[in-house]
Formats: sequence, C-alpha cells, structure tokens
Amino acid sequence: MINLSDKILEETIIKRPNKSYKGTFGRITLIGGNKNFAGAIIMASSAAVYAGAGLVTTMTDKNNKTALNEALPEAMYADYKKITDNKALIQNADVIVIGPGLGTNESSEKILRNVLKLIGKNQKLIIDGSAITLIAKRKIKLPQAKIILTPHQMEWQRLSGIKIDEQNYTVNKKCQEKLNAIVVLKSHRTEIYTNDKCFKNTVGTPAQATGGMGDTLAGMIAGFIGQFKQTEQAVSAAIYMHSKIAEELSKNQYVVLPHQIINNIPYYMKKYQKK
Ligand SMILES: NC(=O)C1=CN([C@@H]2O[C@H](COP(=O)(O)OP(=O)(O)OC[C@H]3O[C@@H](n4cnc5c(N)ncnc54)[C@H](OP(=O)(O)O)[C@@H]3O)[C@@H](O)[C@H]2O)[C@@H](O)CC1
Ligand SMILES: Nc1ncnc2c1ncn2[C@@H]1O[C@H](COP(=O)(O)OP(=O)(O)O)[C@@H](O)[C@H]1O
Ligand SMILES: [Mg+2]
Repeated sequence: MINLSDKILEETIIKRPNKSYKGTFGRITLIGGNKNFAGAIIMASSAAVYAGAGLVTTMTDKNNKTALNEALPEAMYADYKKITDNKALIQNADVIVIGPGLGTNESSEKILRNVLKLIGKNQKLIIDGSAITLIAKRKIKLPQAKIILTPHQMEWQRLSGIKIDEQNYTVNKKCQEKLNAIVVLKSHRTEIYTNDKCFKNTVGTPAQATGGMGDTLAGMIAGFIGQFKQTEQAVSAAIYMHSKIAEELSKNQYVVLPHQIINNIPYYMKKYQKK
C-alpha cells in the first residue's frame, strides 16, 4: 500500500497547454439525481466542472432541470429517462459517471441498464452510490470499459459480499482483480485498489462526514480523469485533494460542506500544479 502525499498532486496537475479548447479537457456525462436526490447529481456535476472538465452534461430527472440550471449554468441538461433518444451523450463522452442519487427502484434500474448497454470499451466509467447497490442487488453484469467503482464500506459489502469488519487488503484486492476495475474503497482513510498498485489516503477529517461528500468526490474524479492522462494517478490525486481541501478548511471550521470543497478546487489545483 503506497501512502499518498502532496507529491501525487504535483505529479498529476500539469500546466494547461496554450493550444487547447474545451474538448481538450474532457467531455463528461453524469447520470443520476432522481426527484428526491437532485442535490447528489448537482454536487457531482459541479465538482466535475470546478475540477476543470471541458464540457459537462447532466442527465437527470426532469424535475431537477431548473435547480441544475440555477446551481450550475455551465452544465447542459438532458432527461435521464430518454437515454435511448440521446445515445450520443453517452457514446461521445470521454468519462461517464453513473449513480449519485440515482435511486434503486425499477425506473433507476432501467436507466442504469440502458446506460451500461451503450458504454464502449475505451470509455472511462465511474460507478457510484445507487448504481453500485443496483449492480450488487440485481446482479447486473459490468460492461467492458475502464471502470472505476467508488463504494463506501456498505456498498462494498453489497458488491463484494465481504462484511465491513472483514474487509482487509487481501480479500479486497482479490475481489478488485475479479471485477477488473479500479476500486476506490471509501472510509475515513480511503484505499484505492488498481491492477498493479494500491494507495492509501493519508489526509481527511471527520469534519467532512456530510451527505454529498462522496457525490462530490465522484465528480472530482471524473474531472481529473477527463484531463490527466494517467488514470490511476488522476484518481488518486482527486481523492487526495478532496480530503486535503477538507482538512485545510477544518482548521477554521467545525464542519466542511461539499459545496465548500467544490468552490476551493480551482484554487488548490493552481496551488499544487506542476512547477
Ligand atoms: N443530497 C442528496 O441528494 C444526497 C443523496 N445521496 C444519494 O443517496 C443514495 C443512497 O446513498 P447512501 O450512502 O445515503 O445510502 P446507502 O447506500 O443505503 O448506505 C447507507 C447504509 O450503509 C451503512 N454504512 C456502513 N458503513 C458506511 C460508510 N462507511 N459510509 C456510509 N454508509 C455506511 C449505513 O449505516 P448506518 O448509517 O445505518 O449506521 C447505512 O445503513 C446514493 O445514490 C447517494 O448518492 C447521498 O449522497 C446523500 C446526499
Ligand atoms: N470521518 C471521516 N474522515 C475522513 N473522510 C471521511 C470521513 N467520513 C466520510 N469521509 C469521506 O466522505 C465521503 C463519503 O462518501 P459517501 O458515503 O459516498 O457520501 P455520500 O453518498 O453522502 O455523498 C468519502 O469520500 C469519505 O472518505
Ligand atoms: Mg455515496
């Protein structure tokens, strides 16, 4: 297990090339946010935009359209019940995020299945929250793609069958290999399992134990892997920076909210970019 440090940020966050445009920095499509969980997909989408994603589309419940436009005018909207009429939004994306606030009813399952059918093998797919629970409970097969799973410990228990108090490096690694995906096992000290290396987060604070913190992380990871070439490195950098911001803010705050992390991402990216 490799302990993460500031080095991961300096190695990952490069100076933006002058010869570039929005397409250079990643087209990201996020799917989630049922009518009760608008916040989850708005936080994930905001984190992606603030982490530098070039172009963001949010596919969500139609009741969330106004809230999304008001909170994040940078994001485009599409109805997540019309995936099959909007195949290009999935097929042309560099990174797809599915799950924040998606819910686990039949309609959520249908949306998830429709998205998974469209994923290409070279696309990066982040599977979070409800999508992990659905895959576990309905035994849905993962597509061929560059997959990143971001479970908290209970979601990992549902997916892997490993009880929370029995989760350890050896059994987690074995299951990650079987899934053939990067597994971000979230806890107060998140672990990242990849095919060749494993990393452990060394920063973070109980001040960040707030609903929406994982939704924010999923969007941040999307923003990073949409821009920075080395996927494993970019995933690790996003996780480290998410907690680093929380830890810094917690010096003056009793609690740190997801939107406060989001607002700080551009400043921290500038501060830690490759010298
Ligand atoms: N504003 C919004 O729109 C928000 C929307 N959200 C969306 O809601 C959806 C459901 O996600 P979820 O994580 O809230 O619920 P679920 O999957 O049932 O897991 C909770 C169960 O697991 C247990 N547990 C054990 N260990 C744990 C651990 N380390 N971390 C966390 N839980 C742990 C825990 O134990 P307990 O608390 O009972 O002790 C409980 O029994 C998802 O799509 C998400 O994106 C949220 O992000 C909130 C903000
Ligand atoms: N006590 C803690 N110390 C450090 N990080 C924490 C702590 N509690 C929660 N976190 C972080 O907050 C996030 C919680 O993710 P998750 O449970 O999926 O939240 P949500 O689904 O509500 O958005 C993870 O990134 C986790 O590492
Ligand atoms: Mg979550």
